[in-house]
Amino acid sequence: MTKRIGLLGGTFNPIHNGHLQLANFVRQQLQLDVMQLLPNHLPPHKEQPLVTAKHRLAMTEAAVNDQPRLEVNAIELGRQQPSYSVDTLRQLRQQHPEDRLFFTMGMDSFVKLSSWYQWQDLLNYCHLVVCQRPGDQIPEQGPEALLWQQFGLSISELSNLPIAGHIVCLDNPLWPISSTEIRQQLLHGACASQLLPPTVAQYVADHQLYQQ
Ligand SMILES: Nc1ncnc2c1ncn2[C@@H]1O[C@H](COP(=O)(O)OP(=O)(O)OP(=O)(O)O)[C@@H](O)[C@H]1O
Ligand SMILES: O=C(O)c1ccc[n+]([C@@H]2O[C@H](COP(=O)([O-])O)[C@@H](O)[C@H]2O)c1
Repeated sequence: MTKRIGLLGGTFNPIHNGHLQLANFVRQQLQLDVMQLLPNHLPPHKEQPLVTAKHRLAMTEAAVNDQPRLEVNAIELGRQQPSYSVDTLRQLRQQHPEDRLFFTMGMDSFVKLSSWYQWQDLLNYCHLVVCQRPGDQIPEQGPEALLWQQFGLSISELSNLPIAGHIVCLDNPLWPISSTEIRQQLLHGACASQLLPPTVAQYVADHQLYQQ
C-alpha cells in the first residue's frame, strides 16, 4: 500500500504554533498518512542560527510529542553542507520510491523558490504544497508565476495524483506567527507562551535559550 507523506522543512528557531497549525492543516486537507518535520542543519539562505541544531531538533521533537501523525525526521542533521532541500528530497525519494511526497512551505518561501539550489529539479521528487502566510501572495510574474501556471493544481484535482510533479496552493486561515517575533519577545524577557507549544516554552526556559 503506497503512502501519502507530508514533509515540512524548517529552521524551527524555535518551532512555534504556526508550524504546528500549518503541519496539521496540510495533513488533514491532503489526507496524509504522516507529516514529517525536517529541522535543517545549516539553513541555506539564512544567517546561521545561534541556537544549535541539536536544540532545534529537541524542540521539534518536544513539539510533536502529543501530535498524532506528526513526526520528526532528522535526515538533514547528519549532512555538513548547507541543507539543500533538493538533496533531502532525492534521498527521501530513494527511500520511498512509490509514495506520494508533499513538500510543504509558506508563501514567503514559495515566492523565493527560484533562488533555491537546483530548484527546477524539486518537482521531479515531490509535489509542492504552498500555504498562505501574511505578507505574500502567489507572484503574478517571474519564474514562480510560470511554475505555478505550468504545474499548479486545485484541491479538487488531488484524488488521482502521480507521485510527484504538481503544486497545490491551499486556502488556509492565516497564522500570524514567526520565529523572528518569538526570538524578539524572548530577548526582551517575555515568555511567548501564547505562540509556543507548552513543551517548547518549557524547553526554552529550562535551557535559557534566546535570552541574549
Ligand atoms: N505562520 C506561518 N504560516 C504559514 N507558514 C509558515 C508560518 N511559519 C512558518 N511557516 C513556513 O514553515 C517553513 C519553516 O519556517 P521557519 O522555520 O523558517 O519559520 P519562520 O517563522 O519563517 O522563521 P523566521 O521568522 O526565523 O524566518 C517555511 O516554509 C515557512 O514559510
Ligand atoms: O534548497 C535550498 O536552496 C533552500 C533554500 C532556502 C530554504 N530551503 C529550505 O526551506 C525550508 C524553510 O526554510 P527557512 O529558511 O524558511 O527555515 C527549510 O527546510 C530549508 O532548508 C531550502
